[in-house]
Amino acid sequence: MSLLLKNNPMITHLSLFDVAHTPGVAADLSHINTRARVTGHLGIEQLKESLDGAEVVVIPAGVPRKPGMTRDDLFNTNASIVRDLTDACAQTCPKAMICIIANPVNSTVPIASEVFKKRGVYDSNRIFGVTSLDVVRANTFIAEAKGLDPTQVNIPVIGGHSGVTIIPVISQATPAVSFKADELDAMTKRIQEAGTEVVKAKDGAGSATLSMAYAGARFTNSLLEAMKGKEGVVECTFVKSSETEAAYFASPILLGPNGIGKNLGIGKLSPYETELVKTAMPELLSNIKKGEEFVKTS
Ligand SMILES: NC(=O)C1=CN([C@@H]2O[C@H](COP(=O)(O)OP(=O)(O)OC[C@H]3O[C@@H](n4cnc5c(N)ncnc54)[C@H](O)[C@@H]3O)[C@@H](O)[C@H]2O)C=CC1
Ligand SMILES: O=C([O-])CC(=O)C(=O)O
Repeated sequence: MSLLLKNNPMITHLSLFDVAHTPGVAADLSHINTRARVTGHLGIEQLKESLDGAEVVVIPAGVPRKPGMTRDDLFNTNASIVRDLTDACAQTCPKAMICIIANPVNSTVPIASEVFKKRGVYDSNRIFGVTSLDVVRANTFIAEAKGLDPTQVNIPVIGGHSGVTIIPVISQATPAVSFKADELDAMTKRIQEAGTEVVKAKDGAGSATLSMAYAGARFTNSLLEAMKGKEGVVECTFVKSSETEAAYFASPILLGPNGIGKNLGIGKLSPYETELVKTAMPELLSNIKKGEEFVKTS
């Protein structure tokens, strides 16, 4: 996965973990008028030196799924990767915005948060799970179904980032769209299972990469713009939340110079969407607890 950030004048100081497997990217980043760095598998001291003073850290490091795996099956490998990378961040760039792509996002965001707490530098406004790909998919699929321009469609996607925890709020679509009950259910399931569809299609060669690069760039650019003072920048992202009983929950977030400006909340849900939230809760709560326990006991 690479983040398509070439020649982006918004970027002043960005660290990307391990995009070295995409050779073009290192070259691309070198053109940016920034101190952007690309870090691979660095020793901890080199890693800390590389992160020193970073304002935004994007973490796509970790293994992707193979067919038949759930995102939670990645926990054993990716939990320690995210713990160690975020620990280096907590020590060297505690004020940085931490944007976590590595799966399972429902657990890796709590992991990052617990690591920052352990180091005494936690700011819940600065840690984000990147769930923009769910929004990109929802916009695309619904635009396709309704003959609309996907760039003009916005579907908030709330909850988490795995299967039933992905909750497209189609009742709040812009522009408004309507589906028959069975079509709505099929569309919702397609959005929830879209990552799995890609994993199956790639048949062992990994998960979504180009679309994630697009979604990661979208989120990072939005955050950078908001950090520079642009007003009205809103993205759905998985953050610390009091919207539901889950301690972390994705919802539309107004971004600002210090990360989360305001949580815009989940709004009024249809009865169908309210059921989706109920269905999501056991998996979400369990994923969050697993991440938190992992740091507390390691
Ligand atoms: N949040 C989302 O919507 C999405 C998340 N993902 C997740 O992103 C992660 C990466 O996926 P891909 O880029 O497709 O996998 P990939 O296998 O192409 O790349 C992963 C990279 O992580 C590196 N890595 C492994 N351990 C590391 C460490 N300790 N420090 C630094 N780098 C390390 C590997 O060398 C490799 O270059 C996976 O966990 C995947 O599930 C993927 C797509 C969407
Ligand atoms: O499905 C996966 O493993 C990767 C991912 O999170 C997505 O594509 O949404």
